[in-house]
Amino acid sequence: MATRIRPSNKRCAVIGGSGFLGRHLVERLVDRGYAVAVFDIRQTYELPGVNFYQGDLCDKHALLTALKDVSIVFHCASPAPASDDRALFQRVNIDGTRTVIQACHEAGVQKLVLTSSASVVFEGSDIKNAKEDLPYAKRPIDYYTETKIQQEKLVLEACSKEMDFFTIAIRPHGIFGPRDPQLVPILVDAARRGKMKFIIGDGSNLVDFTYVENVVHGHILAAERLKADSPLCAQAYHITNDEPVRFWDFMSQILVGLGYSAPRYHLPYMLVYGIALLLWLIAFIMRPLVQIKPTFTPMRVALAGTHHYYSCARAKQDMGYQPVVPLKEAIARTVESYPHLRKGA
Ligand SMILES: NC(=O)c1ccc[n+]([C@@H]2O[C@H](COP(=O)([O-])OP(=O)(O)OC[C@H]3O[C@@H](n4cnc5c(N)ncnc54)[C@H](O)[C@@H]3O)[C@@H](O)[C@H]2O)c1
Ligand SMILES: CC(C)CCC[C@@H](C)[C@H]1CC[C@H]2C3=C(CC[C@]12C)[C@@]1(C)CC[C@H](O)[C@@H](C(=O)O)[C@@H]1CC3
Repeated sequence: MATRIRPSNKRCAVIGGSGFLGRHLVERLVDRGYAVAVFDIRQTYELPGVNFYQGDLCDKHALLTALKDVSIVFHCASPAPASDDRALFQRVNIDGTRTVIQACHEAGVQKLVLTSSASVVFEGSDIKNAKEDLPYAKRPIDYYTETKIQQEKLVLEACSKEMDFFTIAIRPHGIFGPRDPQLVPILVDAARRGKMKFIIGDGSNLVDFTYVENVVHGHILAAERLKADSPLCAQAYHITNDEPVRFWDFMSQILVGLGYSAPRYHLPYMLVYGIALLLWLIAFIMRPLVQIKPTFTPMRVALAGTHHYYSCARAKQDMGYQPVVPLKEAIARTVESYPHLRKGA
């Protein structure tokens, strides 16, 4: 019988490696001596020790070229949540993830680490210190969440000792840090248009915001500890900063750090949520004629006005996870990294 030659366990691929999280992950993997293949629909940078493969993850043949001799695959590609495009989410997050799993089998990959999201259990109501055994959202709040649930199920179900193929899902929440294209830029854009004067609700809701380097640390620990008979197989893990913070205090610290005023006036949560739903409906109806992108989407309002923080005790116990950058330091580094978004810049 022919012996299957095992790829080096220092060879990995990052699908979505040109994105915010993906690039931070690639940089840290290179620091740790991994040879990295980046697979993405776009190339946004160059780095010694990294090979880029430009392609769509729904294209198995393109993927197979990038996965040659790779033992670990990190899958952190997804359409942006704000795109709100059902067909795109279905194609990339569900059909595409099936293709990724198939390509991993054909290429002899041993480990697949999926970047899922803590939002897979979020339905718009309070979540306080939830563990991973909370059921998936029955009524997901948007297409992004709906397809992240399906994607996570597909990856965890693919874990197979017989096939020598091990899978795990990392569920980060509210990732922020240098080069993030979402949180800080959207916040600053809203502030520049005078829309950040208001606090939605009473402002006491606690939330997890997780510094990108902590999320990267969780991914690498997961990949290195995942093996046959380890408790990590086919499991999902929350990775957070382990320092829940008031949503509006966090936003205020970023805004004030960049020279803008902190929100001050309170608006009732249900009123703002109702308006956001109405705007979403209008945008939906008008879509064939004109693209409207409301700042206050129902998802954003729900995230801004409810508690949503998660326990990372399981990651601490099973993989020895501890956040490496505390929240205060993380906010300072983030503010520092956006000189072009400072007031008056
Ligand atoms: N940003 C957050 O707060 C957050 C929180 C929890 C989970 N996540 C998850 O983390 C992952 C990374 O998110 P991010 O914030 O870095 O997003 P990002 O948009 O910066 O990166 C995603 C990358 O995926 C690539 N991509 C999209 N469709 C592709 C396709 N069909 N084929 C190949 N590449 C494709 C994009 O080009 C991009 O480079 C996503 O899976 C997201 O669901 C993000
Ligand atoms: C206009 C204001 C009310 C809010 C401005 C800031 C928001 C743009 C961010 C605050 C919380 C962020 C967040 C996400 C996107 C950007 C915010 C809404 C996610 C929905 C992105 C996708 C991730 O999977 C979610 C997760 O589970 O971590 C994020 C949750 C927080």
